[in-house]
Amino acid sequence: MKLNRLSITAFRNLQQVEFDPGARFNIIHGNNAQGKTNLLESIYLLGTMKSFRHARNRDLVAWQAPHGIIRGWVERDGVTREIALLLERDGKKARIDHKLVTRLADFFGSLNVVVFAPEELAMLKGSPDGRRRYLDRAVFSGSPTYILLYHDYYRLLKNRNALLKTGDTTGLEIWSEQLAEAGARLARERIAYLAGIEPLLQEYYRTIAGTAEMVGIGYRPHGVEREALVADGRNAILAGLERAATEERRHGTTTVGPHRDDLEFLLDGRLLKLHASQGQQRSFILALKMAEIEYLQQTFGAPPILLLDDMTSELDGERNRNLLGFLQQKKMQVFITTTSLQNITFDGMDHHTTFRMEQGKVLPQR
Ligand SMILES: Nc1ncnc2c1ncn2[C@@H]1O[C@H](COP(=O)(O)OP(=O)(O)OP(=O)(O)O)[C@@H](O)[C@H]1O
Repeated sequence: MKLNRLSITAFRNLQQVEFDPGARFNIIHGNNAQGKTNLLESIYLLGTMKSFRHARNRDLVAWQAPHGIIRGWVERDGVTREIALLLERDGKKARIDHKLVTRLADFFGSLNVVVFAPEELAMLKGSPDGRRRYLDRAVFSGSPTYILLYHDYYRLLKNRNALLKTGDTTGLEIWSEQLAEAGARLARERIAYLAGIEPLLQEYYRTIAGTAEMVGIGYRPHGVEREALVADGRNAILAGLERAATEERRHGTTTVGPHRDDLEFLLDGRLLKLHASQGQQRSFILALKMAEIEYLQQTFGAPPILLLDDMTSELDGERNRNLLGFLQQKKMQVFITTTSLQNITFDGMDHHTTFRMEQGKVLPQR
């Protein structure tokens, strides 16, 4: 899978960009706030319709502009498709090969893209919502219909919370049942994804760290026993909601369900965030990313495009070499942003193209 051309109008500070990337490593360097991350974000949007920065639609359109447009020409197995995204302040519209996409699920899979950004290192130690966001993004990239389950669950949650807030909970049971049903489906997909990547994570971790330490990744439901959730998700969540009834009514919000669940990262059975060194944490996140890429390749039969936002300065020389070796072997198209070319280890790359980003313009390297 390869992005051959990208054309952007009025997306953030990228007023007009025509970008012809190379087939392998693309290095985009420039000072802070020139638009490097915006460029990666535009590619991510083309693949997922979502921003990896958790941004709202109105943040994406360039200030003063009525709307923005991102167009990409993506080649796979010799066939090129044009993906176009119209960004408006209150929504997005997509076209594939000039045809309006009406069903969300039809959009996904044309461009598989994975992002690796410093926030993911922070996620290891940060709050559960960062880990949930990570997990949802990862599950969704391998299973495009997950987005429908996700929207379904969050719509029900919103309605149930609205009812709890009124203080009059007549009819709450119906919402609880539907929420438990949708929540169980969501949790099942998340758990299945984790089971799929765990062996890959272990394999890559062993290679990177060069040790026999055992890494793991677990799903930690909130207010529900994991075993019960796996055995009978719907009833486990319903029972959890019942147990939390008094608390829920007091706070006027739903306190049990996948929107509160967390992930735990383990090293030899102990919580990584409490017991691992900085180096072990970096190796873990790198292995996790490689596992995600490998999993996507196995799922779709082609490796995704990788967006590396300023990661080379986060990883040391050895881990950078490990990552490059992996990408090299997969023959992936990669986009790397950096503030300094000195951070880049060029000798691990078979073919690279360098660009300079200046005030929202992508310029060829002189
Ligand atoms: N909607 C918008 N319209 C216009 N400009 C915007 C919009 N949103 C963000 N910007 C501008 O985009 C610039 C930030 O670009 P970006 O985050 O891509 O920086 P960067 O080159 O990745 O820098 P760094 O190395 O600091 O991460 C800022 O100058 C910001 O003001």
